[in-house]
Amino acid sequence: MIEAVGLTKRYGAKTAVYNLSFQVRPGAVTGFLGPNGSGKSTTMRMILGLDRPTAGRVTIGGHDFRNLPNAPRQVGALLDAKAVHGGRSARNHLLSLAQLAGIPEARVDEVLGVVGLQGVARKRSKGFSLGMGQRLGIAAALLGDPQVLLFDEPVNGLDPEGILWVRNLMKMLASEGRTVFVSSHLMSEMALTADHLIVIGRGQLMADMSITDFISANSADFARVRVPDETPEQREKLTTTLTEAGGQVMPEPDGALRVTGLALPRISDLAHESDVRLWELSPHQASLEEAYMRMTQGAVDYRSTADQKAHLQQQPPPYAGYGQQPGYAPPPQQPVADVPQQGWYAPPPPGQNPYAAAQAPAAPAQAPAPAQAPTDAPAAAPVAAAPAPAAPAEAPADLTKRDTSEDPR
Ligand SMILES: Nc1ncnc2c1ncn2[C@@H]1O[C@H](COP(=O)(O)OP(=O)(O)OP(=O)(O)O)[C@@H](O)[C@H]1O
Repeated sequence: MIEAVGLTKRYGAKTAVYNLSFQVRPGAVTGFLGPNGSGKSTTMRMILGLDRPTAGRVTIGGHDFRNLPNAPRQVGALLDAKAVHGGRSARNHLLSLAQLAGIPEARVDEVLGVVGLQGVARKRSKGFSLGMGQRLGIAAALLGDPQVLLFDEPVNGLDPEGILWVRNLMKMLASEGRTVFVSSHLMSEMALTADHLIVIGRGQLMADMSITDFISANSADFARVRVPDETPEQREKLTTTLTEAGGQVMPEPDGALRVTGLALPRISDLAHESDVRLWELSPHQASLEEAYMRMTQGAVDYRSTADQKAHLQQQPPPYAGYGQQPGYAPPPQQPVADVPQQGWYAPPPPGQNPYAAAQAPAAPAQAPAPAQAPTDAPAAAPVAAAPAPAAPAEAPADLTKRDTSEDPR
């Protein structure tokens, strides 16, 4: 089991992770979700002893990673699939990791088979596609046959078949009783893969619950109502009637109305009483993706100026819930800002976005972090935490010109 208690990480004035407490249990796939820059990788690095917490603690099986006996056999991780010596073949890359960790050579061929790279085992990895690189990173994580596995965005760059493969692999590893912690941006993928979810925004815990609870707490029902296209005045009339009856009415991009707070028969009756003809009255459920986006949109640091959703905001009614943790509060050093709320793509949820209740912290004053090493980073990364040796200083491979030459070693 992985356990974080009050985990906090600051890089200078930037709070990357704030007071995070959670447990990742064995026998389940736990999805770790959050927008860009929300602190997922920082948290994973702290779990693996690659970053030292500013405050709090994180343990694996009750031990700090650095004190874990025989760490490479207990913990495997894929943090950065590109962190591979491109001049080495896939097999030699894995072999060097195996030798450092005292893992027999036969296991190298075994994991190459598991990830489907046997056919290119002797090719230099710098010619690998993104997906092949991901598979190699996953092979490295599996090398020590560990009980605890961390994957930072393992489906990045994979094609649909690869995504399905990763999904099934994660599930299989969990069904063997292992602890599987997977970060992703893709709520839709996590909905299919994970049993449990930990959602963070701006470094803080926003949800820690089973996927089933997340779905029932966050997928709001709504009705789609449509009047004949050539009667905009009827649409206006119906909007007024439904709103006066206590419904919340939102325009959809295609001209339909999205109605919450009123049952379908009631909408039908109200339309009939107002003499408004309907072309459509249908029940819908907001997707989990929408619920996730709604939950985290107040915690999004980087948003395109062309993102029309940012302009379609509407203050929702105050409410509490939405799976946020008790005691949630924005980091004290971050200023208050207006919180982007209702977009046309997100219906009013049954609970409340914690950022709405607490008034979310604004986008950070500082620019996104430069790719610099933290001052308190350990001098040398433990072998199991670093799924691959440091990348060479050379420029990344041009994937359009794939070098599939063989590594003679
Ligand atoms: N070494 C560092 N020095 C300074 N700031 C950092 C460092 N590492 C991360 N940060 C900052 O901490 C915050 C969290 O970053 P992190 O990479 O953990 O987020 P993330 O959720 O993994 O993002 P993404 O989904 O984009 O990979 C970001 O604002 C980032 O800029």
